[in-house]
Amino acid sequence: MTHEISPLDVSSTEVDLALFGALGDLALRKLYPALYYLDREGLLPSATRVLGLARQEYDTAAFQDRVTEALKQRVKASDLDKESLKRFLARLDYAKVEFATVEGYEPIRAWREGAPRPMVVYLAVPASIYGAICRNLQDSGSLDDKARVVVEKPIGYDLESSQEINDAIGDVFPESRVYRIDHYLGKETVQNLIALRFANPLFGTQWNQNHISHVEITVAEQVGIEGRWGYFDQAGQLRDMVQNHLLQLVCLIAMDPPANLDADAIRDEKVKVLKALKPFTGEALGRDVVRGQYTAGTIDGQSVPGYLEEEGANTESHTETFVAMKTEVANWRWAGVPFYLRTGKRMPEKLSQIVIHFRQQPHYIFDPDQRSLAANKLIIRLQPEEGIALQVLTKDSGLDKGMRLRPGPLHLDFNSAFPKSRIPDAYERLLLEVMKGQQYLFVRRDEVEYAWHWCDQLIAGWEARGAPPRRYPAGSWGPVASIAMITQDGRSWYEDY
Ligand SMILES: NC(=O)C1=CN([C@@H]2O[C@H](COP(=O)(O)OP(=O)(O)OC[C@H]3O[C@@H](n4cnc5c(N)ncnc54)[C@H](OP(=O)(O)O)[C@@H]3O)[C@@H](O)[C@H]2O)C=CC1
Ligand SMILES: O=C1O[C@H](COP(=O)(O)O)[C@@H](O)[C@H](O)[C@H]1O
Repeated sequence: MTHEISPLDVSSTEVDLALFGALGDLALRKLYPALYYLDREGLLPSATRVLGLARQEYDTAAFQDRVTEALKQRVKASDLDKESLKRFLARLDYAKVEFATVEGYEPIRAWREGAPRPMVVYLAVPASIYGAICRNLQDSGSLDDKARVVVEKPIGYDLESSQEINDAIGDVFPESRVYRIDHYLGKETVQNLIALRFANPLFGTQWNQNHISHVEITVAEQVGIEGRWGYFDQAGQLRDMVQNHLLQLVCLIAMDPPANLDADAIRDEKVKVLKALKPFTGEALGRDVVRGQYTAGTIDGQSVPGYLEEEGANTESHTETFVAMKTEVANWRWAGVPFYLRTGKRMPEKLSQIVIHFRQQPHYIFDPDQRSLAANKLIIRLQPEEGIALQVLTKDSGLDKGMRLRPGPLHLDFNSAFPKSRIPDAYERLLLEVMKGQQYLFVRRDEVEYAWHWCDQLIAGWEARGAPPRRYPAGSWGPVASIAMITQDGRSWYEDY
């Protein structure tokens, strides 16, 4: 069956959304603002309702006040108009639910009684309770055979725990109704990567080891762990960011063209990439992977504490807040092309970008001093300003310049190229796709498991070596060793745009 990615088929988005973890960080920071914008832009049919579910004693009015407060912090004041807010709040109900007992689910069953719309169950709670909630939803008679479930990352802590969680979800929901979120897949530029690669013959023909020398992916965050010590210290940056977001980016860059835009056609190709990722063995582990942990430092002129001084911290922790690595997709398209990945918390700026470095011309005829300039780069900026730039070489202008080369960008800045369109947050797009019942932006079970399989061998190697993470001051680009890792190949991390 061919999957059509229709632009905006609003009539098909009518659902009842049951939101577990309705007072949690994710719901307040991301989900209500996203739902509000969808509503404001006319993308929520009038019948769509939202039921917030959490353990705290709230009534609907108090819940609506809490959501309003969250919206005020996250939505631009000029976008938060009275009429849109009123319409949005009217969709919201709240029920206190004891998640662990079947009887606790009666409010959901009652809310759904006779409703013709499909139900979307969003689990904004720890993954350890996904299974219990799914089972209790089923046992309480709250589900029908159209209900969909949305689950957040990370699913589990390793391959084994993720299999247990996926089994428990799969006992209740078939894969075709499971939506595993990786919010990076909802980012505008990430989707543009699919368009760029597969709609432009210019890139399609060059996208392989004959023409590309190496690929860099940087996902740098300015924030620290944001009060999430309990979660983060168990996870670390590899599980929190690499296992999901960075590997999904690797997949989208490295995958072969899918036969069509069908969800499974795309996901089949992504899985092949995950299976082809080279494991780190022997000395490669010490040479090609760098773990770091931030110490106190300064960001934007403000002093910030080190990881071990964060609220709730354990002074012995060896959890990494930074990881850089050189890896390879070992297949015909990519053999011998290093993929340099790095991600860390408390970096000098928030910067997520992919840089594709093309090979130099086979024969060089310009000034030998300028030889290092002589390669094109494609820079795909995910955030903060979404855009794509192609670094090309032209002749420097002026009578005195001879044939001096000048590198310059052919630049597509989405905000100025498409000034009328607001760039939606990733969660807006993802929620809309769930409501439409389209899965192409969600992660299939085997993708999660192959990603864990690859991360598990890396973590096992780290544990066997027992080396603590290298320290780096907050506000720096990570341990010096991560710079040495790439310079030893005669390259450097690209930080311009
Ligand atoms: N926050 C973020 O930016 C991101 C979060 N995620 C994922 O989203 C999910 C939610 O995260 P987040 O909102 O940050 O977490 P929070 O801890 O802020 O909120 C979690 C919610 O789950 C409830 N909860 C926690 N433990 C239990 C339990 N044993 N039984 C019933 N309810 C429970 C909490 O209820 P109560 O208020 O009563 O304690 C709260 O409503 C997690 O899976 C996380 O990994 C993924 C990406 C980013
Ligand atoms: O999933 C997560 O992502 C955020 C970073 O997301 P971004 O959209 O701001 O780049 C990260 O801070 C968090 O630790 C992680 O769980």
